[in-house]
Amino acid sequence: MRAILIVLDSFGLGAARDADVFGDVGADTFGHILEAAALGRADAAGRSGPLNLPNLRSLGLFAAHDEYHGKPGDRRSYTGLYGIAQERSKGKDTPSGHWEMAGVPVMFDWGYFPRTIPCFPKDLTDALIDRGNLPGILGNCHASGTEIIERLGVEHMESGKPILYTSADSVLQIAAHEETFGLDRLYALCDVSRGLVDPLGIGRVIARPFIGTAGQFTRTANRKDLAVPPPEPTLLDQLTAAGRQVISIGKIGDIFAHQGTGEIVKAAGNMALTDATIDAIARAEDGSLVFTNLVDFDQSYGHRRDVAGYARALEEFDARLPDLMARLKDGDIVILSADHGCDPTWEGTDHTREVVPIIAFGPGIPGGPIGERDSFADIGQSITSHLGLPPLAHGKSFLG
Ligand SMILES: O=P(O)(O)O[C@H]1O[C@H](CO)[C@@H](O)[C@H]1O
Ligand SMILES: [Mn+2]
Ligand SMILES: [Mn+2]
Repeated sequence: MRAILIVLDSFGLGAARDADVFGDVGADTFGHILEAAALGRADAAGRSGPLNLPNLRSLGLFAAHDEYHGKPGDRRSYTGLYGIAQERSKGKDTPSGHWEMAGVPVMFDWGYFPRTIPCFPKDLTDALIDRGNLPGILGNCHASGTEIIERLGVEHMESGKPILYTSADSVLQIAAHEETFGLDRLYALCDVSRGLVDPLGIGRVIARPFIGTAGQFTRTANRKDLAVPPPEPTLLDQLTAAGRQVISIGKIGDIFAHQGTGEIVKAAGNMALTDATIDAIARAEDGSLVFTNLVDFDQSYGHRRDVAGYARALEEFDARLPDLMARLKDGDIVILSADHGCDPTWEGTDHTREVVPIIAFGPGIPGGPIGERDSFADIGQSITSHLGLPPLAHGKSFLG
C-alpha cells in the first residue's frame, strides 16, 4: 500500500470562489485550453485539433471541470474519484499550494515587492551588491523571466551585473549567465539573498541560470528555489517521523525546504520527471509516499501564455498514464492535483487563483464524485488515512 501524489503545476480547473480578490474572475486554465483546442487555436508541432486526453477523461477530469461549472458530466461512470478543491491559503503561489495539500494551509501574509521600478528596497540591493561584491544589479522590476533575459542578457554579460526581478508571487528571482557569471556564484548570491529577504517575509529566492548569446538565451534546468520552511509540520514530516519512505521528485525537495522530503530525485522536463515517478513506483516500499511536481505546465507553458504548448504537455502526460497504472500494486493510490492556476489565455504572465482538480485512482479504489472540497488539505488527510497514519491538523479525507 503506497501513495503517489503528482502535482500538475498550475493545472487549475476554473476561477476560485475568492478569485475576485486576485483579479482572476473568469480564469480557467483547463477550460480555456479546451476551448482554444476545440477552435483549432492550439495547434503546434506534435498536436492539433481538440484536446485528446482519453485517460484523464475516463478518470473523471472532464467531469470534475463540468460539475464545477454547473454542467452535467459527459459519462455515467468514471474509473477515478474526481472533484475539485478550493484553496484556503492566502496566496496563489507554489509553496502555499503544496504545503496546503500536505496539510498546512498558509494563513499568514507573505511579503511581496511592489509593482514599482525599482521594486526592491534600496537597503536590500545595497546589501546584496556589497555582500556579493557586485558592480551593480539590473532589472529591479516585475517581469517574465524569459522576457527579461532577452532584454537584459547582453548587458548582464558585458557588465557582470545580475538580473533581479519579481512577480505577483512572494519571490526574489536572480537570473545570471551560467558561463560568464558562473553557476556557483549565482547560487552563492541566492544564499546571501535568502538571509536578506527573511525579515521581509519573502517565500522564495530563485536562481534562474541561463546560457546562450544575444537573441538565443535559454534557461537551464539548474534552477534552484530557496524556500522558507513550512510553518508547521507537514505530511512529509509526519511520514518521516513515522519511519516511512518519502521519495520527492522534481521541485518537491526545494518547495518544502528539504523538510521531511526524504530521497530527492531530480530530472529535467515533464517526461523525464514522469519516467522518474514510474521508476519510483516500481521500487517504493510499502507505506511510502512518492511525491512529484511536474513544473513544465507552469514554467514552460502557463507563465509563457503558450496554449498550444500546454495542450501538448497535457496530451503527453495523459499518454503516460497507462504505463504508470501498470506499475501499481493492490492497495496503491495515485492522486493527481495542482497547486494553483496559470491560465495561458489570461492577461499578464502571473498565476491565476483557481480551484484544482483532485483525481484519485488505484486498484481497488472505486470511481465516483468527491464534490467540491474546501481545502487542498483534503489530499494530505486522505493520504494519512490511506497509509494508516494519525490525522493531520487540517483537512478531511475523501476516502470512504
Ligand atoms: O517568469 P518566470 O521567471 O518563469 O517566473 C515565474 O516563476 C516563479 C516561480 O514559480 C513565479 O513567481 C513566476 O514569476
Ligand atoms: Mn506552482
Ligand atoms: Mn509559477
